[in-house]
Amino acid sequence: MMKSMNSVGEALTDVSGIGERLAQKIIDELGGEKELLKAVENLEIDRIASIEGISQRKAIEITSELLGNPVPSFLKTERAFQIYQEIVETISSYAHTDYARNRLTLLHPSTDTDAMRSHIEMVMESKKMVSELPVEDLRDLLKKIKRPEKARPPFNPSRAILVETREDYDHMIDMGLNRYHPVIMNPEQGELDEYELIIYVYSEGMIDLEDTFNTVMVTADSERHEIVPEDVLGYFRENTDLLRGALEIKRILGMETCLDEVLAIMDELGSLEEEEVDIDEAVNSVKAWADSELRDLIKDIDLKGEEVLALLNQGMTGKLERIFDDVLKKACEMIKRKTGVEFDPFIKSYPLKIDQQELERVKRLESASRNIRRFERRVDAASRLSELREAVENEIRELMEFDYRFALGLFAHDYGLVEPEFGDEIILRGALHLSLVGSENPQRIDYKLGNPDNVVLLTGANSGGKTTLLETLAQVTMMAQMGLPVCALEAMVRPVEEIHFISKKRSLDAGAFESFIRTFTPVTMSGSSKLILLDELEAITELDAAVKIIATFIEFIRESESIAVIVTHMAREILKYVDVRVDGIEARGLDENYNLIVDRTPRIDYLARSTPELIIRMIYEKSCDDERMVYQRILEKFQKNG
Ligand SMILES: Nc1ncnc2c1ncn2[C@@H]1O[C@H](COP(=O)(O)OP(=O)(O)OP(=O)(O)O)[C@@H](O)[C@H]1O
Repeated sequence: MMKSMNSVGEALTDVSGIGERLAQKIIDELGGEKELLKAVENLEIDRIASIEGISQRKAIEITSELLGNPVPSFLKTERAFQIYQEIVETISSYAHTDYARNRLTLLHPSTDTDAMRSHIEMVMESKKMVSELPVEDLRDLLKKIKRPEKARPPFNPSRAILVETREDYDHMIDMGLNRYHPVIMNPEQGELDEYELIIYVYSEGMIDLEDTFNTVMVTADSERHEIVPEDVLGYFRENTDLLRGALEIKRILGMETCLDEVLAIMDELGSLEEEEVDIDEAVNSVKAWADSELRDLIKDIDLKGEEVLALLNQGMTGKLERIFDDVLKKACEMIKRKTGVEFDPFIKSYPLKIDQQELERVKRLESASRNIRRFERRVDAASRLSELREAVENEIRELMEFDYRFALGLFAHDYGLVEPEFGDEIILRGALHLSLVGSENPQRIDYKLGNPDNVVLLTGANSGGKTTLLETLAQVTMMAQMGLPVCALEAMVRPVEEIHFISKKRSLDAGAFESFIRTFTPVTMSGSSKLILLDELEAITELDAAVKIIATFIEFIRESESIAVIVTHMAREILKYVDVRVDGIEARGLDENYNLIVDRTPRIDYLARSTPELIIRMIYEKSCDDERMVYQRILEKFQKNG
C-alpha cells in the first residue's frame, strides 16, 4: 500500500540518515510529493539515486519505505550486506526490463514466514514455467519492453482552434490545447482563410462560417482527442515498435490482449492516409496530351469553301467545335481519374489555356476537404485508441511484472534451486555456493546445525572451503528469507532476525580491535535470533587473548536464540575454556596434479588439522625453480617436527 500524500515527508525521515531537510530536498528535486510517489510506484530507483547525497542503497530504502515495505535491519555487517548484494546482482542479470531489475533490488530478507513461503512458491512455479517456454525468443523480445514514451506533437500553426466565448477559450487553455494550435476567439476578416483547417469548437453556433470551406465543427464539451487527435495518435505512433513486440510476447504466452486491436486501428489509419495529389501536375500533363491531340486532329480537317468562310465569320466551325468538345471531355475525364476531382480548368483555344483562377479555387477546395477527411479519420482512430490506452499501459506493466517472474524462474532454473523447508535447525543436503555453480569441480556439501548445537567451531585444511561454507550458510539463509528457493538438493532453514558475518578480510587498523569488541559484544547476548558467522576471529589480536575472547563469546551465544559457526585454527585452545562441538574439513593429500584432495563436507565432531604443509607442497610442485628453494626449506622444517 502506498503511503498517503501528507505523510510522504514523514515517511522519508523514517529512513535512517534522512533528516527533514534532506527529505524536503528529495521531494523538491523530484517535482513534488505526487511526482515522488509516482517515481516510487514505477520503481524508478535510479531517478531517486540521481539526487545529490542519495546513494543507490538509500534510494532502495526510500522506495521500500514509501511502498510501505521498509527494508528490515537484517544484514548487520558489511560482509553480510555484500553477500546479499551478490545474490541480488546474480538474479538481476536475468532481468530484461528496468522495472524487473528494480523490483529484484527491492527483494529483502524478511521474518514473515508466510510471505517467504508464498514468494518461494511463485518462484518455483516460474522455474517450471521457463522450462516450457521458448526462452531465447522471449529474452530478445523482453529486452525491448519499457515504459511507453510520452509523445508531444510539435506546435502546428497551420491549424487553428476557433472558439466563441471567453469561457471556451479558457477551457482550451486549461486543457493545454494552445500547445498544439493557435486558439482564436474573435477572428478578423479573412484571418480564417489563412489556415488549412479550422477546428471550430462551438457552443452556440454564433460565428457564421458559411464562406469558409476549411472548417470542422466539434462541440465545446468534446474530449481533448476530439479536438487534437494528434496527442493520442502521437503516443501510439511513438510506441508502435514497443506494442508490436509486446503483442508477440503476449501471443507466445497465450495471454489475452487488446494490442492486436490497437495495431489494426493504426494500420488502418496508415492505409487510409491519402497521398497528396498534385493537381498542377495532373492539369499540365493532360494539357500536353490535349494539345497534341488537337494538333493531330486539326491537321487532318478537310475544310470546304463555305466552312472556311464560316470560320472567318464566326470564329469556329461546327466540325472544329466538335473536335474541341471531344478532346476537352476526354481531358476532363483524365483529370478526374488522376485527381479524383471533377472540374474543367481549360479555356478553349489552341494551344489550350489554363483558367488559373479556377485551378486555384479547386486546389484550395480540394486540400481543405482532404484535410477535413483526414481530421475526421484521425479523430475516429484517436477515440477508439484513447479508450484502449489504459488497457495498453496495464498490459505493458503486466509484461514487466512477467519479466520479474521470468527472471526469477530463469535464475532458479539455471542454478537448480529447490524449495527450502523452515524449521528450528539448519540442515543442508547437497548445498552449493552460488559462485561454484557451473565451475569445474563443485562439491556439494551436507551440513547440519542448530539443534542441539547452536554454536560450532569449524576447523580444517587451508583452502579446504571453510569460508565458502560460511558464505553458503549465509546465502541459503538469506535467500530463503528473501522468499527464494535455495542452492541445494534439500534444505531446512531456521529463520533468524539478523545475520552477522565477520570476515577475516576486515580491516584491522588502529582502534579496530576495540571498536570490534564494543560492537560485537551485544550481538553475542540473547535477544533477537541471529545467524552469526565468524571467519578466523583470532586475527583480531594476539592468539592467546583471542582464544579467551572467542571462548567467552561462545558461552553467551550458546544461551541465546542464535546460531553461530566460528571458523578457527585455534579449536584445541578454545576447547580448554568451553565445551563446544567442533567440525572439520580434512585434506587427505595432493592428487597427481598436485591439487588438494579434500572432502568439502565437514565431518561432525571432528577436529581437523589445518595441514598448511599440503598447501606449501602444492605451491612447491607448481612453482618455478627460484622460489622452490624457499618452499623446500619450509617443507624440511615440517618434516623435522613431524
Ligand atoms: N564445495 C566446493 N567445491 C569446489 N570448490 C570449493 C568448494 N568450497 C571451496 N572451494 C574452493 O576452494 C578454494 C578455497 O576455499 P575457501 O577460501 O573457502 O577455503 P578456506 O578453508 O576458507 O581457506 P583458508 O583457511 O586458507 O582461508 C576456493 O577456490 C574455493 O572456490
